[in-house]
Amino acid sequence: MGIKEINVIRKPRVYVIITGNELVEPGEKLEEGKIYDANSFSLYSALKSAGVEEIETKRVKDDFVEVKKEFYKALEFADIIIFSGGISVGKYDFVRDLMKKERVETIFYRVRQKPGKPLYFGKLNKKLIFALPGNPAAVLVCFYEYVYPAIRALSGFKNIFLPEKEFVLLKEIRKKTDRLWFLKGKIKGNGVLPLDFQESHMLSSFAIADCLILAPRNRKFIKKAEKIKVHLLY
Ligand SMILES: Nc1nc2c(c(=O)[nH]1)N[C@H]1C(S)=C(S)[C@@H](COP(=O)(O)OP(=O)(O)OC[C@H]3O[C@@H](n4cnc5c(N)ncnc54)[C@H](O)[C@@H]3O)O[C@H]1N2
Ligand code: MOO
Repeated sequence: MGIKEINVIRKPRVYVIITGNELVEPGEKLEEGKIYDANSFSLYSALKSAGVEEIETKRVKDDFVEVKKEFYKALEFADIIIFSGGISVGKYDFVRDLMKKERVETIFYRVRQKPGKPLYFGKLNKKLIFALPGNPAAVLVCFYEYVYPAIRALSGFKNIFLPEKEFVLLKEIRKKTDRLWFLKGKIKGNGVLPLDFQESHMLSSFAIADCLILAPRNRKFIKKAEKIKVHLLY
């Protein structure tokens, strides 16, 4: 056809800033009050499987100046910046203050969902900034429901969200809050089973889940055998 040049879309570059004084590299000695960093690794592999090739991950202390320095580096490098932790209302949660001081445009902060209620999304020039609540399962739920679609959109895809389907619920769901719940689930034929270990700090259910079950906001009890929406993770 004689075409010499075509336009292509560059995949987004992503900079991940992991905050937390308590975090320790896996393999090192775990002292009292410390925990192993899980989110660096879960986010890195989730980003890779979403097709992102250029990823920088940095771990920083809960120190305003340190977090700010890393944010400036991220602005130089990335199209999408992801913070993990430090977005709630604790004494060492600096990310929101930083966003305000740097005049990042807040698109939304806090979502009526579980896990991941303190999720933040903002924009600065053309950069997209997500601050994911630090609990490991909240990080992954927010990644798949919010960051993944942004990556797909910037990568040029038209269908950007996780595929949605309906399945028959294989076990009742009892909710304590009226928030929308994302539950880790396993598909079995035309049914879906909500897995054990659903708390925000628990990752083991994610290791075997193949979908997120959407337990709606206005329902506290959902009966076995009811139809329910799921988002597929494969
Ligand atoms: N007054 C309120 N307090 C809290 C609320 C609220 O709405 N009002 N929401 C709670 C919810 S829900 C979550 S989730 C957390 C999110 O807080 P942060 O984003 O500031 O996260 P951190 O406090 O830094 O961490 C939370 C938890 O997760 C552990 N963590 C953090 N990073 C990692 C990592 N890289 N690997 C493994 N584990 C990690 C951290 O040690 C904490 O235990 O806010 C609640 N509070
Ligand atoms: O997001 Mo928090 O993890 O709802 O517990």
